[in-house]
Amino acid sequence: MKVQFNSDREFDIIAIGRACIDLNAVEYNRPMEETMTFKKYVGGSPANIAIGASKLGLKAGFIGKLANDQHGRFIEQYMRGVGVDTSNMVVDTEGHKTGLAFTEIKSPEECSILMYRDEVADLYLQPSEVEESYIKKGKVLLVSGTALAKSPSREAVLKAIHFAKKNDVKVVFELDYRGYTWASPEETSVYYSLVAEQSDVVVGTRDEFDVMENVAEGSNSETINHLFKYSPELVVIKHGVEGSYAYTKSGATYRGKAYLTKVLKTFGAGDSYASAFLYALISGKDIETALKFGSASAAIVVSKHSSSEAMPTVSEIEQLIAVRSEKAEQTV
Ligand SMILES: Nc1ncnc2c1ncn2[C@@H]1O[C@H](COP(=O)(O)OP(=O)(O)O)[C@@H](O)[C@H]1O
Ligand SMILES: O=C(O)C[C@@H](O)[C@H](O)C(=O)COP(=O)(O)O
Repeated sequence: MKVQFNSDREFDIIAIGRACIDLNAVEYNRPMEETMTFKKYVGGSPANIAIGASKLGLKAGFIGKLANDQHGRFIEQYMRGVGVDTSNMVVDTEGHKTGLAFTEIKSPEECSILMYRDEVADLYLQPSEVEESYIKKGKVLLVSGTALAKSPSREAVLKAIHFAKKNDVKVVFELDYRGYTWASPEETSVYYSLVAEQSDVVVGTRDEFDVMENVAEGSNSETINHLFKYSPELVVIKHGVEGSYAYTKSGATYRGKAYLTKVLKTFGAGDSYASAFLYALISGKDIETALKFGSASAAIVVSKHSSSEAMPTVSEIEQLIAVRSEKAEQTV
């Protein structure tokens, strides 16, 4: 089964939310207290997805707010350099800072992220800085859940969704839950539900859907029964290395298996998965193929040091899928 997108749009995907900095431990397999060197990359889930999509050949754009400092300029230059349209990335004038994510790689399975996100520029995006004329050029508006955590970014995103729906742009909601950004679980649940119910496609981990529902151990069937009463036509629920499921409103279920790989770190899986899954859908491939693209891209990125720079090309993904389909036992 395929998802239909408008064909007459300049941009395949326009992402809205944070573009930040990842500082990934260079000496890994140890706690961060013992890490002396960090390598700088562009980060932030929606920025990673836009970069991944652009590297796959999609025309990607970005709406967000950058700090007026060296980090902000680095982010803009890097994203432009990989082909992302940065014309709607605005520069903060009030002294807000770039969000930083320090990553700890204790072992391939035990990774964590220490975020510095007080007064970050991305959460100060104003509704007046979101242009309808830009959003209507897209096939897809990709919304990151973290951008809903605080005003005025929250209202800016809600306005972007309004423009998208008005102009027949598909809304893809990546739940992208980062707990420390939110005031309370109840608040997260309210805004996640509001946006998920208005979206065409919702993507998240099982844990993130639990946050949306404000439940301890929810079930995929309850999640889809609820969401399919509203706008979503496709819901993707990820279960880490156990793989993922795609559910359609028409009643189909597809399972995506993870590809085993030599894991360096686990972060970056979700963003690489999202960019390749969306690339495949927007390129007219069916949902089963899109799940393979997402899983293969994630397998490539978890075996590398970064989330953004490690985003693969289409031929790398196709090669991995081809090799593994000859050795079917190498999926889990
Ligand atoms: N250790 C791993 N090895 C290979 N693939 C992985 C691994 N962890 C996750 N993946 C792939 O990445 C996808 C998304 O991972 P998941 O952990 O569910 O998302 P997130 O990174 O958003 O928490 C999974 O469905 C799977 O295909
Ligand atoms: O999203 C962030 O702010 C941090 C990311 O840049 C970082 O690379 C990361 O955590 C990605 O992990 P994912 O969400 O599992 O893809």
